[in-house]
Amino acid sequence: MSSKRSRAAEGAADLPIALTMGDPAGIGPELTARAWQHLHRGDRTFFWAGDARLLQSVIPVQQIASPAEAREVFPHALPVLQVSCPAPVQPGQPDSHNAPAVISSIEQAVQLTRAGKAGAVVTNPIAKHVLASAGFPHPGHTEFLAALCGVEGQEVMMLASPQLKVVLTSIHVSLRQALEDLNAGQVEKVLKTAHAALKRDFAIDHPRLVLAGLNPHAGENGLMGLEERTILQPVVEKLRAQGLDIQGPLPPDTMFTTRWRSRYDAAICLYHDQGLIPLKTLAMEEGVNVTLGLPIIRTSPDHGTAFDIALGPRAALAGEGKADPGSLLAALEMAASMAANRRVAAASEAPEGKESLV
Ligand SMILES: NC(=O)c1ccc[n+]([C@@H]2O[C@H](COP(=O)([O-])OP(=O)(O)OC[C@H]3O[C@@H](n4cnc5c(N)ncnc54)[C@H](O)[C@@H]3O)[C@@H](O)[C@H]2O)c1
Ligand SMILES: N[C@H](C(=O)O)[C@H](O)COP(=O)(O)O
Repeated sequence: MSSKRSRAAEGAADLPIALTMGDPAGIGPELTARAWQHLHRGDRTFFWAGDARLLQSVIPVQQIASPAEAREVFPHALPVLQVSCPAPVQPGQPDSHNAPAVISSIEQAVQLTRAGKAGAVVTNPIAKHVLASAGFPHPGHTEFLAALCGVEGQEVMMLASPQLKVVLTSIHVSLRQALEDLNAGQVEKVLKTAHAALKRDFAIDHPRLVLAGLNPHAGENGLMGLEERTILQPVVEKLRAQGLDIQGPLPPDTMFTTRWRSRYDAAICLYHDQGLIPLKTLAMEEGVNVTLGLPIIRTSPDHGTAFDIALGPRAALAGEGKADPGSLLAALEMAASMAANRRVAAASEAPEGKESLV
C-alpha cells in the first residue's frame, strides 16, 4: 500500500463505529458486552447507542455525550450514548413498548454517521414483528436505513463471509412477490451496485460476478422455465458488453459448490433464501449482513434476535451464554475495513494536492 493509501486507512480507523441497541430482549446486549471484552485492548473502537442500565453491572460502562469521547473511554469502559428503554427488559420476552427506543437508537446512529461523527453503523438484531406491532412501517433495517438516508429503492442486501458473498435482487418479500417483481431493470441495478461496492468497499479491482438462474437447471433451454432467456440472459449480455465480468444465469443447485465459489467474488441471487440458505449454512458464525447502495456504511451480524437463547448479559457473561459473538465481531471488523477501503478509494480519486485531507 502506498503511503497515501496507508494514511487514508488510518484516518478511517480514527472514527468510532456506532453500534445500535437492537431488541433489548434479544442477544444483542450480551453480545455487545462480549464484543467490548474482546476488543477493548485493541484498536477498533465502537460506542453503543443503547441503555447503559442493561450492561452497567456486568462490564464497565461510561455514558458519553458525543462519539468524539469514545476513543478515550473505550480501553477502560464501554462508551454508551444513552437510549433509555421505557419498559423493563426481560431476556427472551420482547416488549413492543421498547420499540421507540430501538428505533431511536438506529436513527441516532445513522444521523451521527451521516454527520461524519461515526465511521459506520453496525446494527444489533431487531425483531421485525415486534417493531411492526408498534407501527413501524419498514420491513427491516435495510429499507429503514435507505429511508433515513433519502435513497429509498437504492438499497441492496449483501451477506458476506470468507467463504461466499451473496447479493439479493429482492429482500423482505414473500417468495411469490419476489417472483412477480423479478425484472431486468432491478437485476441490472443490483449487479451494478454489487460491482461498484466490491471495488470501492472490498478493494477488489476486477470483481467477478455470477448471476443465479431461477428455475431448475437454469431453465434447461426453456424446458423448465423461461425467465433465464427472457429476463436474465439479456442483462448478462448487456453488462458484459459494458465490460463487467459476469457469468450466468447459472444452475442454482451447483453454483455454491467449493469449485464454483473459487471462480467468483459474489453471487447475485433472485430471492432471499436462494442466497441466505447457502450463506448461513456455510458461515453462520462469521457471516455479515451489509447494506449496499447507501451513502453510509452499515453492517450487521447475519443472525437475528435469537430470543430462544437470550439469557441477558449477566448470566451470559457468567458463563451460561449460548450466543456466539463471532458474527457481531465480524460485522464490526468488516465495517472498519470497508471504511478504510472507502477512504482509500476516495483518496485515490482526489486530485493531487488534496492528499492532506486524510
Ligand atoms: N439483522 C437483523 O436485525 C436480523 C437478522 C435476522 C433475523 N432477524 C429477526 O430475528 C428474529 C428471529 O429470527 P430467526 O429465529 O429466523 O433467526 P435467528 O438468527 O434469531 O435464530 C435462528 C437460530 O439460530 C440461533 N442463533 C442465532 N444467533 C445465534 C448466535 N449468535 N449464537 C448461537 N446461536 C444463534 C438461534 O438460537 C436460533 O436457533 C426475527 O424477528 C427476524 O426478523 C433480524
Ligand atoms: N434478511 C436478513 C437475514 O435474514 O439475515 C435479516 O432479515 C436482516 O434484515 P435487516 O438487516 O434489513 O434488518
